[in-house]
Parts: sequence; structure tokens; C-alpha cells
Amino acid sequence: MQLEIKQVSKQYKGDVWALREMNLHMKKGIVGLLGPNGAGKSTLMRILATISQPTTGTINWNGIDIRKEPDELRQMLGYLPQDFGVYPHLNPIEFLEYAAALKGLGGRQTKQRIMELLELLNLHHALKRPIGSFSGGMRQRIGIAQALLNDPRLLVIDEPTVGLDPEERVRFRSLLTDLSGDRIIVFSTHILSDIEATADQIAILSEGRLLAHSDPSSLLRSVRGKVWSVIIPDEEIQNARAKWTISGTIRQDNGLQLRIVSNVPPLPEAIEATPTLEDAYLYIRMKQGEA
Ligand SMILES: Nc1ncnc2c1ncn2[C@@H]1O[C@H](COP(=O)(O)OP(=O)(O)OP(=O)(O)O)[C@@H](O)[C@H]1O
Repeated sequence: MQLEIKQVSKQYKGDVWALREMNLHMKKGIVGLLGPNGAGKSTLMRILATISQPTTGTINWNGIDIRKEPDELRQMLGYLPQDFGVYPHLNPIEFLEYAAALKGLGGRQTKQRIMELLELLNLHHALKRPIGSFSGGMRQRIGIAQALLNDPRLLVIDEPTVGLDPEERVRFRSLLTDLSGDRIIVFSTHILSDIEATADQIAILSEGRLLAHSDPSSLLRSVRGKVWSVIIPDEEIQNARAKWTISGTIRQDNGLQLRIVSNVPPLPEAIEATPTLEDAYLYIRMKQGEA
């Protein structure tokens, strides 16, 4: 099972290039797409979901070009868009039956699948409630349920944690892990902690370009020896911000303790610190800025 994105660019009206010559090879597992607002994540996801087409480049699903044969992927695809709308008066069963009908699914097997999904997503206690009364987390789980109706091999989820409270976020992460198995799950976020614990692969996007694609431990390795801890007097913080890439600040009795991402020690007394993925992300963005 593989999804290959080859030299994909996407131009919108007004000469906006949302994606630029993107190459990305995905295999079974959870792929986290990380990037700031406007990086091109939703554009890429819409293309993967065959809703939008690249301006140039190709996408192959198990070797088949999805522009030429979109149905090859569509029947194996589950997609949860960012702006997923529900019918607030329907209860979960009614809504999922409706979503199944739109996908051309029906019959007793589908009814059974709906009940299994409601159980899996921990919504079985709310079968009679209208979706309009659901919390953000419950609505999102309904969105995931509709994406899973056809037991997809490729599950594409756009910014699934937006609007979730911290508890719901944690639950969502463990749900992703439960769902991973014999499929590719691609999900986008601009929040690093969503990815840290779950993703097998991290792809970092910025301004339509792929800045990095690797597993979390290689990303961490790439920034080893480039993260420093220093203490500076309070009044020097503005100066420090202008000079260095700072990934953290902690107030101490003797001043401000800074975490700095830098190729060389920022000050002679700087002490090397253990990198986090946040440091790696900042380092990659910093290198992009220098390029
Ligand atoms: N339909 C459109 N027409 C014109 N420009 C668009 C359109 N959709 C997106 N863009 C632009 O393309 C770029 C990438 O947008 P995209 O929504 O893919 O980014 P994103 O990483 O998903 O950001 P966000 O997290 O804000 O959704 C942005 O500059 C955006 O303004």
C-alpha cells in the first residue's frame, strides 16, 4: 500500500501557489502534516481526497494515477474535511445512514458497520440524541465515523483537533493509534503535540513546500547539538529575540532561562540541551529562512 505524490504544484487564481513541486512518498502508518496557516496542508488533502486537481504533477495510489482513475482511490478513501458540516436534527444513526447512502453503501452490512463504528468511537451512549447537541469532540468523532464507513485504506483528516478541549485532544490521539493498522492515515495540524505522540512519519510544510519528511526520532537527531540553554538578564530579552531562535523561556531567580536553537553556542557559557520536536521544527524553519 503506497501513495506517491510526485512534483505536485497547485496554483489558485490570482497567482497563488499553494503547493510547489511537492514530492512525498507515504506508506502504511500515521503521517502527520505539520505547518503554519497557509502552508498548503488543506490544499494537499483536498487533492488526495480527489476533490481538487493539481495544476502539475501526479499522484499515484498503489501505482495508479488518481487523475486518470480516481475511482481506484475513491472506493478506498475516507475523508474528513476541515469544514465538516452535520445535520443538527439527525441522530448519529440517521446521519451515518445518510452519509452511507451518499457513498453508495447500504443494506444490512452497512447498518451493522454503523453500529460497530458508533461503539468504536464511543458514541453508542448517544444514539438517540440530535447531533446538534453534541460537544466538539463528539461531532468530530461522528466525522471520523462517516470517513470510516467504507473501512478505507487511506484516511485523510484535515485539522482534526481544531476546537477540541485538551481532554478531547488526548482521546483523539489514542483513537488515531487504534485506527492505524493496515492503512495510511494522513492528518494535518499546526499543533506539534498532536503529532509528537502519534505520527510514524512527520512531513513539515511551509509556503507550499515540503521542508522535511522523516520519522520523529530522525527529526530529533537532526537537531542534536543545536539546542542550548542560557540565562540572561530580564532586560536583554528583546535583544535576544532579535538575535536568536528561541524555543522556550523560563523565569529563574537569576534571570530568564532561554532555550535557543542555533548551529553554534549562542554564548560561551551556553549549555547543550536535549532536543524536542519543537526545537527540530524551529530549526527546520530557521534553515528555510536562511535559504
Ligand atoms: N480556493 C482558493 N483560492 C485562492 N487561494 C486559496 C484557495 N484555497 C487556499 N488558498 C491559498 O493557498 C494557500 C494555502 O492554503 P491552504 O488552505 O492549503 O493552507 P493550510 O496549510 O491548510 O492553512 P490553514 O491551516 O489556514 O487551513 C494560502 O495562501 C491560501 O490563502
